[in-house]
Amino acid sequence: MPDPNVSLPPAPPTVEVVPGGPVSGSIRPPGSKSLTNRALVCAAFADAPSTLRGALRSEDTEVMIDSLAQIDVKVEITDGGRTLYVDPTKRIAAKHAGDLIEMFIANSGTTIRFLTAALSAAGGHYRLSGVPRMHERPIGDLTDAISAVIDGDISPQSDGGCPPVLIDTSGWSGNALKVGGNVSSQYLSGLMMAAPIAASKHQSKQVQISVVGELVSRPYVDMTAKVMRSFGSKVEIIDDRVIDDRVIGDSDQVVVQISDDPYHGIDYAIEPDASAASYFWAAAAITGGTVTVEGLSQSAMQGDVAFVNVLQQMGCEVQHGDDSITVIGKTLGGVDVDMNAISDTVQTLSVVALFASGPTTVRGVAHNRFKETDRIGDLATELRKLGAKVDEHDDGMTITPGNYQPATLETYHDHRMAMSLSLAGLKIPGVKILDPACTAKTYPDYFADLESLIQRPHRWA
Ligand SMILES: O=C(O)C1=C[C@@H](OP(=O)(O)O)[C@@H](O)[C@H](O)C1
Ligand SMILES: C=C(OP(=O)(O)O)C(=O)O
Repeated sequence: MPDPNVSLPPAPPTVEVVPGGPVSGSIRPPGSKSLTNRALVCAAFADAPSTLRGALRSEDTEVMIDSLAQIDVKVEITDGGRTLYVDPTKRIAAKHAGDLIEMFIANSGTTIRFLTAALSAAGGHYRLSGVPRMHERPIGDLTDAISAVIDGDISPQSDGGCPPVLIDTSGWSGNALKVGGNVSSQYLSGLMMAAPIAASKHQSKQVQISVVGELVSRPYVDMTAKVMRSFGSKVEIIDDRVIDDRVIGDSDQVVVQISDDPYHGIDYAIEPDASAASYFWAAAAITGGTVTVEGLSQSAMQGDVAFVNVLQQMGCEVQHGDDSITVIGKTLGGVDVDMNAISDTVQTLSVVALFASGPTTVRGVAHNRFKETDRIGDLATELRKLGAKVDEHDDGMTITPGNYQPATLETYHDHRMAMSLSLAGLKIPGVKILDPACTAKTYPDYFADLESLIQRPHRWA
């Protein structure tokens, strides 16, 4: 046990990854953030305890666990955070008449969107807030969708429909919802996971959720359905507009139907994080190395495993194993790619693109402007500091490789900015990453793990 009277040394202000030879080896990244937070929500509202194995321990999962503790969900953490024993909430209904429960959610989009939906369905009086950037990340499409079916009130407190979110409700009285899907898929995922919680209140056999207009980041919605099914829910996703011979909406509409079955307590295994894996595959691509990521395959639940297809298009060799994916770096060409479905890997790709023989264009990710930072505008600014030519588009960017120079790069409190930009240092001398500790959001040990593959120490500046 660490001595609470001994204070830890302050986090280093910068980290520098120094150029070297090929990056090679095998690695198993920590558990998926997206799967850990989904499994925590389902387990928290299940009819019996669950054990989650291979979980992620990071800021985003800690704020979920701490928030659930406020509604008496007990999570026992063992095995260095990889195993979570979740004793579900028992007194959620009784809490409704009670005091306001405050939840601090830092900058975890999954946590605030999933809990806003789940708590509105369960009933009670809550205020969900976060860091300043969280209060700039839209949630209005979700609260609007909930307002239409709720007994009570729900409202975002910041301009533009952003958190904090105030909820005061006795649950959902309706069972047909409509939600916007062009800013974030997390709204739909949150409503889907809330549906079985709401069902116990409104006695309907089924909840139906229709997406109005475009739906971004689609693989995450399929992931939500799969996790819910593991916990006992019946979920059907219908991509066209005909259900039971009835035309129900616009031709591009996605409709989800969820039965009233409750979540059951289960033993659940979580995949390693595929977005985190992208950095190691990219390191192989950039340096001509060979990196195997263990615990992920083409059939993984996380859409981000498709990042290797983009690397393949750029010229890398990709080997698919039963439980691993290996990337072998080769001479890189530029690509023109729609990354709507795998938007968390745009920053990773942008750094690989610096070392290609021609320009790379990324399209379809206008929603990246609403994440931890503006992941188009701020990313372009930092890539230019390294010497790349970057043309920003509304929904992406074109990166033209240039003559590179040393630079100290801002990370905007964005873990993915720190993790991806550090890869530029594998080839460009003098790349320093400010505030490397921001990787704690999803990957506290990132720099140590990268280090283990490049097999020499990085230098703290
Ligand atoms: O549902 C999820 O687990 C996530 C969905 C994506 O967000 P958007 O749907 O906002 O693109 C992704 O960027 C995020 O890291 C995790
Ligand atoms: C966008 C991200 O996270 P979230 O939306 O869950 O905060 C991310 O991890 O890249």
